[in-house]
Amino acid sequence: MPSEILRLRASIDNIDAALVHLLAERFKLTRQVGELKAIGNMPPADPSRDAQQIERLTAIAEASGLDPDFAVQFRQFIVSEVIRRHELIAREHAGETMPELDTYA
Ligand SMILES: C=C(O[C@@H]1C=C(C(=O)O)C=C[C@H]1O)C(=O)O
Repeated sequence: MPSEILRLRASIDNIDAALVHLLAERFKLTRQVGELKAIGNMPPADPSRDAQQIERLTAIAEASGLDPDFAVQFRQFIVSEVIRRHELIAREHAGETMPELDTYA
């Protein structure tokens, strides 16, 4: 393998590691948001927040030379998983707070 490709791959590996670390931190934060939403009986998805983020990320992608459609799809991939997890948290929370059912309920 040419040394130039190996050199480039070393930086690509560093960036991939950073992306995984960033995603791990992001999911820690969104889990906390999910717990707060469950406690406050708020729905997992927030369409107005979604619209703000899409507008903001589109502008950032355009300014930085990334395909904005890709940026929006990438965000949607992540947020879909966040919402799936929020739904699980909400179900867990609802189960915890439900009254005990008797044998005949
Ligand atoms: C995390 C939240 O919940 C959902 C997930 C979002 C995200 O991962 O960025 C944004 C909005 C919501 O659809 C939130 O409302 O902040």
